[in-house]
Amino acid sequence: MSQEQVVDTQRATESQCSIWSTMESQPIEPIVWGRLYGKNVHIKSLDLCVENFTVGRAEDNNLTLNEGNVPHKIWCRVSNKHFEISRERGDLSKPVYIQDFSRNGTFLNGEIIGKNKKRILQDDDVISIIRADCKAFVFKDLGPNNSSGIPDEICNNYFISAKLGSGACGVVRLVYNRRTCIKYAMKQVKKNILSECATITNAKNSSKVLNEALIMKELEHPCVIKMHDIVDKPDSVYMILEFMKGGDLLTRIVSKKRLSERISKLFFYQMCHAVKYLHDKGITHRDLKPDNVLLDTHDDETLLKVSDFGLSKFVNNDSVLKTLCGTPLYVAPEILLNSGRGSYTKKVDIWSLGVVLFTCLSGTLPFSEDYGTPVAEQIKKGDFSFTHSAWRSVSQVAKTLIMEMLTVNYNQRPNIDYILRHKWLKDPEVVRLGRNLMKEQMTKSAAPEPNSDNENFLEPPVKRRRC
Ligand SMILES: Nc1ncnc2c1ncn2[C@@H]1O[C@H](COP(=O)(O)OP(=O)(O)OP(=O)(O)O)[C@@H](O)[C@H]1O
Repeated sequence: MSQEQVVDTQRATESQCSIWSTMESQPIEPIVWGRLYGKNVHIKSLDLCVENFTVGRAEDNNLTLNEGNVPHKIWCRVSNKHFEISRERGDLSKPVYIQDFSRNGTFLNGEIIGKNKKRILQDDDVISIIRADCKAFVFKDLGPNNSSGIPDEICNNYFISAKLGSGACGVVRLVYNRRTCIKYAMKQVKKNILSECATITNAKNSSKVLNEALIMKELEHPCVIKMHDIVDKPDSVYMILEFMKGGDLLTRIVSKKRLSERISKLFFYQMCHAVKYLHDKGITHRDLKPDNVLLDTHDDETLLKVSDFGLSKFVNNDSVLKTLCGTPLYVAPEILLNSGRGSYTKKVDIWSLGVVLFTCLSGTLPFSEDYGTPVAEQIKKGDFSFTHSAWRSVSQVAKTLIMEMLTVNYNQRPNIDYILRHKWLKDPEVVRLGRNLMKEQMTKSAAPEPNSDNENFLEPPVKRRRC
């Protein structure tokens, strides 16, 4: 192999990036988001800066494999477009995908990817072509390392991306499964926070938290956030949760000022089904509030899922504990009367659902410091009103339902079965829509995951002689 045949890294990089330098004013430096180092391919290194970097036999690839840079017996079996490496807009917070387009195989760390299938690349991954043992490239990810402090078993299976937000008990990050490329939300709950609260919440220890989390993993309902995985470490519990791209209900209400009666009903219908499912399983949520209701899409008519249940009794994001620090809002009066101690019935969730419905329909809170008296006092007396102008356009039957749900005496407060049978929810159009959203979700969950091994993607390799 002569010196000229070795691809000149510098020249290759310049030509791949020329599209950027043609911009007339203020040429933007392309972001080099990854690098390929040649192994059996005679290439020293190649900077990756275009969004989609293709490799194959054809001349129009970003890297053309020819007899000059790969051994002849391998080259003859290379496809025109063998594989592609891409990073959306070169954005370093996004994962790097490798997609196999070949007939004779692209392999990642010795395992075939499969025609048209994608995987997420990780730093130091080895890409082979034609045969698992024909190592062609080593990939280097030049993006920031978001995985520090996160256990290897998570980083090896998931690409750790941007922070979605943080709550009282830890950080939530967007992660991507490297094999299926599916997005998830990874919630890290720090155990020191759990144990701090444990002293307040009757010494529930972290093994109990894990047990509770394992129960949550078994739950399966279209309106309940699915927990896909849990990793228990000495410092933290990591939960891999279904990712909801539509944001939370609080943000939705704030952005719309308030929700129409129809959309409020659609959302409430789904929340009630989630709560019925949990109650039938003997689980009380205890921390229902719009922040804990996540939406599937940004559309008005969308599926929602209730999140953050079960663990609320262990961690200090529990409204019960917040209540004791001075911000109740969604908490039932019996919890306040017991100063957050003692056990409560499922009726605490009915109260919170009533507050959530009030908030959806009016964009205001039934109980608030702004009303001049301490919130806890308002709640204990069930002191709220429909005086805000927003209520003028809301039906009387909706208001009656709220009044029933916000009954101070929990023995007289209805249960979830009653709510689901309520006249306000007997709206065929909304019920049909809600059922369809849930049904679609159930069909999606039952379908095999993309890129999963139970799809028959392993075509037998074809030996093609082109030379
Ligand atoms: N499964 C998810 N999919 C998408 N975003 C999520 C998911 N879970 C949480 N988030 C987002 O992450 C952020 C933090 O969530 P987290 O549940 O930790 O806190 P919170 O419920 O907002 O507050 P707190 O923990 O104090 O109750 C929120 O903005 C939420 O919208």
